[in-house]
Formats: sequence, C-alpha cells, structure tokens
Amino acid sequence: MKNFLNRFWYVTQGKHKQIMFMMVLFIISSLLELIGTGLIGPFAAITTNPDIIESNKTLNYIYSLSGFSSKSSFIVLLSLLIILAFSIKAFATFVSQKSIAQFTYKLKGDLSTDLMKAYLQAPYTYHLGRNSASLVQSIVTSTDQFCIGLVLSLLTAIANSIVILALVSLLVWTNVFASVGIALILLCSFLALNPLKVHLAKWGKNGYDASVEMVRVLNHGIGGLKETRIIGCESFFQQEMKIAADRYSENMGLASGYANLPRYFVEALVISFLILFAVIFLTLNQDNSQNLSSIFGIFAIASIRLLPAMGNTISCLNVIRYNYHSLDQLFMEFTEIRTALNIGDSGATKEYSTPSREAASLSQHKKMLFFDNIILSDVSYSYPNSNSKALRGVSLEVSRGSSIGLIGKSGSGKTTLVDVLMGLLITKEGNIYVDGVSIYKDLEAWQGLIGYVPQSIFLIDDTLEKNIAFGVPEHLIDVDRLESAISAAQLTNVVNRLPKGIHTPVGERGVLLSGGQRQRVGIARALYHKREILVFDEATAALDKDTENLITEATKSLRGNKTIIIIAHRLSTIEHCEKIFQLEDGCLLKSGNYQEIVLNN
Ligand SMILES: Nc1ncnc2c1ncn2[C@@H]1O[C@H](COP(=O)(O)OP(=O)(O)OP(=O)(O)O)[C@@H](O)[C@H]1O
Repeated sequence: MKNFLNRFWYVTQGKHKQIMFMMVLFIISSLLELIGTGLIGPFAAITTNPDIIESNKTLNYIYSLSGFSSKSSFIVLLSLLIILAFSIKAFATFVSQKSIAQFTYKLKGDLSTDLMKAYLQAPYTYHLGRNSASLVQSIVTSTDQFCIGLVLSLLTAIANSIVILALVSLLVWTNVFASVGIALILLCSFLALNPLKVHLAKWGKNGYDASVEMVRVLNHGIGGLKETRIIGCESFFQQEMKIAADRYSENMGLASGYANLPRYFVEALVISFLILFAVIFLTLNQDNSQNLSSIFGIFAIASIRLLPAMGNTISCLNVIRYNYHSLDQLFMEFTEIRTALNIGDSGATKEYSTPSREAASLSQHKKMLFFDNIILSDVSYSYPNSNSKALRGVSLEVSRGSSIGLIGKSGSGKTTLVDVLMGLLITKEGNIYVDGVSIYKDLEAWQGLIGYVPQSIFLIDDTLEKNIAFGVPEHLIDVDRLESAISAAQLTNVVNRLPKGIHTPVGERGVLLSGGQRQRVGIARALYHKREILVFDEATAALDKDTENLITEATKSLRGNKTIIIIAHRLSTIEHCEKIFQLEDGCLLKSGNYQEIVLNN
C-alpha cells in the first residue's frame, strides 16, 4: 500500500492540490448525503404517526425550537429540509463527478505530453536500447489505463468510501445489530474473494504485454510492407497478430469480466441479510412496528445508496488491480528517463547543459560561433551495451567550408564517428572543439549548426512544404527561404511537376516520392534550417547513377558555403571532397586527398 501511494504521488506530481480539492468536494457531498438519508427515517415515522414528534426527545426539542404551532407545519418544514439537502447533494455530487472526469482526462493529456517531452529530451543511447512500440504503448495505453482505469477508479472508490462511511455510521446509530451483520458479511466476502486480486493483476499485465506485442507486429508487418509483400510472409505476421490479439482478448476479457464478480456477490448477500433481518425483527418485536418502519426507512434508503456504492467501490478496486501495472510502467518510465536525463549519455562525465527543446521552431535554434575549424581530439567511444570500443583515439580536423569524405569497411565506425560528432553519442574519452570551444559546453548550440541527411530520410505524412520546413509551425514557414532551399537541392523541377506544388502531400513516410526525391527533400530540409555543417550519411548508397549525379551536383554547389561531411560507400560521391578520412576498426587508418587515398590504392 505504501509502495502504491509513493508511486502514485510520484507519477501525479503537480496535481496534488487538485486531488485534495476533490477530496473536500467528496466529503461535502457525503455529509449532505448523510443528512438527507438520516432525515428520511424520522420523516417516514412521523408521517405514519405524528405523535412521535412529542414522544421522541430529540424531535420534541427541534419542534419546540422551530416555533411551529402545528405538527403538520413541522412535517412540511421537515420535508422541505429533505428536498433541500438532496438537491444540494445532487448538485455537489454532479460537481465532484465532473471534476473527477475532467481531472483524469486532463491528467492523461499531461502525462502523455510529459512522456513525449521526456522521450524527446532523453539521451540518444536511451533510445538505442528501447523498442519504439513500447514507447508508443506507454504514451497511448499506459497513460489511458493509469488515468481512466486506475486514477478514475481510485477517486471514485474514495468518493464512494466516504459515502459508505457516512451511511454506515448512520446505520450503526440506527441499529447496531444490523450494521454488525453487514460488516461481517463484507469482511467474509473480502476474505473469500481476496485470491481474485492476484489473478486480476496477472490478467491485466498479460493484456498490456499482448497489446505492446500487437503494436510491434503491426510496425514490423505494415512498416515493412514492401518486403512483407515481396517475400510473401503476410501469413507469418497475420499469425503473430492473431496470437497476440487472442492473448489480449482472453486476458482483458477475464479481467473485466471477473472485476464485477465481488460486486454482485456482496450485493446478493447484503440484500438477503436485510430481508432476513426484517423478518426476524418483525417476529421478535410485533408490538413495535413504528420503530421498525423508521429503521426500515433508513435501511431502504441506505440500501438504495449503500449497496451501489459498495458494489461500485469493489468493482473500482478490482479495476485498479488489473490496471496496477500501468502505474508501475509509468513510474519506471519517469524514473528511468529522469535518471537518464540527469546522468546524460551513457554515464558521460562531461559537463554540458541539457538541451532544452522548447523552441517553437527548429530554425530558431541558438547557434555556436563557427569561423575556423572543428577538431576531434583523441576521441574514443564504447556503446553502453558493448565491451569493445567502436572508436579508438580518433583525431582529425575539419576546416570551415571544406568537404570531407569518410570511408571504411562496414562496421569500421563511420556512423559512430558522425553520431559522436553531432553530439548524439557523448564521448567519455577525448573531446571535440569548435574554434577551440568544447561542443559539450553547449550541445544545443552546437547541434544548431548541423543539418543531417541520413540514408533513409524520415518523412512525415504531410505536404512537401512541411517536410522541408520540418518542425516549423505552418504560419512561421518562410516562403523565400523554402524556395531557395528547394532550388539548391535541385528539387525545383520535381515541385513544378507535382499537382499541388509544395502543398502536395507526400504520403506516409514519403511513399509518393522516389528514393532520390526523398534524399533531395532531406537536403532541402537541412538547407531550409540554414545549417552551416551538413552531414550526409551514406546519402547516395541506394540511388541510381542519374539521381546520384543530381545529388552530387546539389552537394557540390554548396561547396565553400557549407562544411560538408559525407559518409560514402560509392567513392565517386566524394571525388570533389578536399579531404578523405579512412577508418578501420574504429581507428583512423589514413587521411589525404582523393588522389592519395582512393586513386593511389
Ligand atoms: N547501438 C549499438 N550498440 C552496440 N554496438 C554498436 C551499435 N551500433 C554500432 N555498433 C558497433 O560499433 C561498430 C561501428 O559501427 P558503425 O555503425 O559506426 O560502423 P559503420 O562504419 O558506419 O558501418 P556501416 O558502413 O555498415 O554502416 C560496429 O562494430 C558495430 O557493431
């Protein structure tokens, strides 16, 4: 329980005041419920026999205080009080229920946004070890299960518990025997049904895992649709989806089906007890039917409100149980990410300011001064999950405005070197200087200088314009800058041929564009954001000769203006580079111009 509360408090940081406010609302509505229900019993007794007003001490005292001269006027007052209490109670309950609903849905929105922000800020190595399906599940499903399943149920259970407590106090005051009987029934039911909670938690967790699996299978099968079609392995993914979906439906079906069992069980027992109690009371107190009608008045109302409240609370507790893992999941996500953010990348010891990515537009990134050169000094790097070094003591210099090529066998460390250079991976050994200043002094400003064109460009399912001005809100897109980026990336003809020009949607992951066009969109994107340093990661490896030439032309035209770093498999793409660095097994093997490195070998 303590563990649950600690985690709950941790995950709902910043919402505690609202939770307290709702608690106060629940208490007020419960007190009104108590007053209203408490008045029904005496009211029933008085209407049956008005003489009770004089014979009952309390009623007689209130009657004399009220100053009414007739009992019928007093009964009218009593009925008005009851109507008033129930009306105010109905309003207070409505307000509290509304606040619960608004609070939980707002909480879901806030948690999803916080998670997204945290994932975006998390070190790159954090993502190397995570499956994107599990991140999607955390943002979409865990927050849903936590807020709608757990928090909503918890608040409803607390609200109901306050009502139950108030009504039970009323019952105890009315008839101890009946109340003790109900309490015993509840205790026995709890003990009998307790083992169910273990199963509910297990079913809930299995259902969640199965839904993560479903997203993973979907990503694999549909994400790689071309390969899936050509290889003809649709049935494999269908089968995988069926297994995950069956597991999901079986577990979630059991969890939600059995969550209501205790409710119906307890309701049946309490009703049976009340009927038996009435029969026994009548048999033993034949002469005291007025007292019985008063007791029954209270019991009837209490049953109308108490039984649903009890049943609802029990159901809520069970819903909490099968959604409990979502609290664990979110707690783990937030602690892991916060730890990762605090220690930086793979426990890096360098001090640097954590990039804050809150700028509305990437083009408004602050930038580091860069007039002279970039120097990598004795840089080594090991991936967190690996014992061997992917880079070993690499030192090199890149002058401003120059074009350099990185070559080497597969696995020699080219991508790692570029990732370290871009500040995605943080070195533990060595340093990187820009005009003599370490990039780790201000990584965000350093990254503000870099444009990255990977082999496989990530395109969003939106217009060409938004793909080029990636991350910039539509109303802030600079049309002139967009046009010159399109022209420099040799995309003008492509745009002219598109039915809606730059406003043409490119399809999911750019399926409506060819490989070479996608590549050039990547270049235009880097240019739009006015990056000084352009990094091409095997940008031309998968293209035909003509398209490759077009792209090489585009990069050539940038010579002198931009500093260009190209990872290349095709040596023809780096012919125009001033300097070529060859890597082998994480070390810099040699460097020189194209003649020295390529032609002479
Ligand atoms: N995420 C990772 N975790 C652990 N080791 C990795 C990771 N990524 C790469 N490596 C290892 O680091 C070394 C360098 O890999 P890198 O991708 O930088 O080579 P590369 O020269 O770019 O290869 P390619 O030309 O095939 O892309 C390889 O031994 C590789 O196995």
